[in-house]
Amino acid sequence: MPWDPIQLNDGTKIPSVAFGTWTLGNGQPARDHVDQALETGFDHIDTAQAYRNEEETGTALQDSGLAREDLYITTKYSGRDGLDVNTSIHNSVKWLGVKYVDLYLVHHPRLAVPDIPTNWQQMEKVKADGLAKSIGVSNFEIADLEILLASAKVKPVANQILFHPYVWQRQAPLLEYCKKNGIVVEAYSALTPLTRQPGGPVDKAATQIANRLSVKPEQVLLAWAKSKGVVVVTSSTKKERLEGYLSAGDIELSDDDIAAIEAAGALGARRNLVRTFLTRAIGLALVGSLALGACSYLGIDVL
Ligand SMILES: NC(=O)C1=CN([C@@H]2O[C@H](COP(=O)(O)OP(=O)(O)OC[C@H]3O[C@@H](n4cnc5c(N)ncnc54)[C@H](O)[C@@H]3O)[C@@H](O)[C@H]2O)C=CC1
Ligand SMILES: O=CCc1c[nH]c2ccccc12
Repeated sequence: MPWDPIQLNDGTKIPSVAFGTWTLGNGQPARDHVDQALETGFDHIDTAQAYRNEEETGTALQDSGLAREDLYITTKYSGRDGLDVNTSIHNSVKWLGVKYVDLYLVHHPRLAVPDIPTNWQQMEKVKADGLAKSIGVSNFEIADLEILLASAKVKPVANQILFHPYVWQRQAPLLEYCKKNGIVVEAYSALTPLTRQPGGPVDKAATQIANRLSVKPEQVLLAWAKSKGVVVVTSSTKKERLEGYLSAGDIELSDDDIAAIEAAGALGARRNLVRTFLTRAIGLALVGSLALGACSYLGIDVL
């Protein structure tokens, strides 16, 4: 099996590649795209209260005719509309048309009202009530996990985080921490070097490797993420891309390929840092000279 399921700390298993519904919008197009993903062979759907398409996702799941036990459904508590965890999970299972979800995540620690330990207790109740087989978190830093683990009765099974070569150096310690604590990392936006920062060093490195292996650059980036032992959450509205994502599970990158992608990621990260610094410095200089100009116009002596 190319994308082998990964063992979670509560005894269940999670399919290691997922189709995400964040950017699908809602209505018939959202239904059609989830439908297409299921038809292509995805059995793990990643949605959230915040994406406002759980109902469409549910319709596609029901229409697929797939047995519940052959599907893995993740949704997230996003703190949307000020609803509490209990009300939100009841809405989610109703909209998704299921008795339980496989994985329920806290979408973001800063959206977890009123605080991390109380929010996690509410998540533990969701599991105890049988509305989620497993519970986990998303966008948690090490400090957030420390707070959670200090009082948790049930450990989170997973932490879904931003994960691509430009943030690899920053996220590696978090991956290490999660591994040490038996928490599986789920990678989202793994294709950022192609989608939001195209033309940069990682795009170039991935394209070079892809050409050599006769595959696509997006497949190389998914194979890179897979090499880190994480669950990959990705998406597309194009069937051909989805097929490519699934077959990316067969790509074995060499140590040199992995090192080249990470070196390109580190270079891009340094460039981003310099760009941010320069933008802020120019901004500050501009504000400073405007302020000096205004003071001199008003006759205020500041120097
Ligand atoms: N927990 C969280 O806070 C977050 C979770 N997610 C989850 O992850 C899923 C995937 O997130 P994305 O950022 O969309 O992931 P992604 O980085 O996998 O990007 C998917 C996009 O890349 C495009 N793409 C693929 N190959 C390309 C190429 N060669 N050139 C240009 N574009 C290409 C696809 O058409 C698609 O629109 C979401 O739907 C959601 O389920 C996403 C963001 C945050
Ligand atoms: O999950 C993807 C991005 C997103 C959209 N809405 C929210 C709310 C809270 C955290 C992340 C997101």
